[in-house]
Amino acid sequence: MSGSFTAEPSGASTWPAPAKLNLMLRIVGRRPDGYHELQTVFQFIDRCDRLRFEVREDGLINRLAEVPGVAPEDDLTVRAALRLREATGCRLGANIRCEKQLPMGGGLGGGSSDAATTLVALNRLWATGLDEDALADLALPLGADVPVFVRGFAAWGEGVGERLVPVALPEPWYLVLSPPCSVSTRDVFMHPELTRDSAPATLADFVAGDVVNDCLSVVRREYAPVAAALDWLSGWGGGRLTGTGACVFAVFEDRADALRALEQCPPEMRPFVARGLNRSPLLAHMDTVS
Ligand SMILES: C[C@](O)(CO)[C@H](O)COP(=O)(O)OP(=O)(O)OC[C@H]1O[C@@H](n2ccc(N)nc2=O)[C@H](O)[C@@H]1O
Ligand SMILES: Nc1ncnc2c1ncn2[C@@H]1O[C@H](COP(=O)(O)OP(=O)(O)OP(=O)(O)O)[C@@H](O)[C@H]1O
Repeated sequence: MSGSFTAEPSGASTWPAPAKLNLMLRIVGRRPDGYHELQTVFQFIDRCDRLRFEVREDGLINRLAEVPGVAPEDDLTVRAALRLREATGCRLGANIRCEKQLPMGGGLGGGSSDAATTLVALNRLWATGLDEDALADLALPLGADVPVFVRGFAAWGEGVGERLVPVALPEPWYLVLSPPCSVSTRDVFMHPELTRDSAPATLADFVAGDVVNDCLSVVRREYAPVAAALDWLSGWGGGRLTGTGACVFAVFEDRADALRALEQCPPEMRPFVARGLNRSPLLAHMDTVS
């Protein structure tokens, strides 16, 4: 997959921003600032937004493609670029074109991944030389999911998802359904009936099959299209919610079985099949440009 994200003769280059799945998600507490303490397992999938960067000598950060409903100054790619420039004192700028493939408000972390790819790509293209830890520190204030995309390995995550321990997981095929609704992460975390006091678990519990997502019951109740998608997946071994949704997924050992389920899935659930990856396509791309 990384072969399609190559440097271009014009000096521009195209970089992948992959999606993630939360294979489980427990909410084990709440911090004084209102953010929730989580335990989660992140894995990447080979479904990506594509970001094209062109270095500018004049210092301007220019967004070249609209992201529906997102003003340029709120765009996570622009915010990430400004943050990197401010942190390093770099005087260069960039044209950024984001070709969205990932649904927004889907729990696939598309916006967060776009931000992470911007940090990693511009750190390279501007030669600002920050190491991975420094980039992850810059990433966290942009969003709780941004650090895992900067680090680029499947992980057991704690805190708000910034305390990450790499994990080697099976890399199965997933059938992902993107039901026709957008879920606000903030609204789910604000919901009065959200479970906020789950008992902490361990990676061993997850491996033994404890794949609870504490957001599930609230999201199922509030978003009928998500409930319908989960009901449909119950015929295929059961569905899970990623993050706060709206996307749900089922796990398949064999690609052929995932494709069979895909064929039968109602198109309004916007299904696709993707491969689980323990190493992000962003890191794979970095290998090709170093
Ligand atoms: C649900 C997950 O996707 C799981 O990976 C993430 O925890 C969410 O990460 P994210 O989308 O990057 O979230 P952020 O942009 O940081 O936060 C969006 C909003 O969700 C709430 N929020 C988020 C993460 C968290 N651990 N506790 C929260 O209460 C906060 O109200 C915040 O204002
Ligand atoms: N480049 C961008 N791409 C997508 N969303 C962006 C971008 N920049 C800012 N946003 C904002 O971030 C919000 C969350 O987008 P995102 O696609 O990451 O949702 P999500 O998949 O539910 O994420 P998560 O799993 O991290 O909660 C969007 O609704 C949008 O307002």
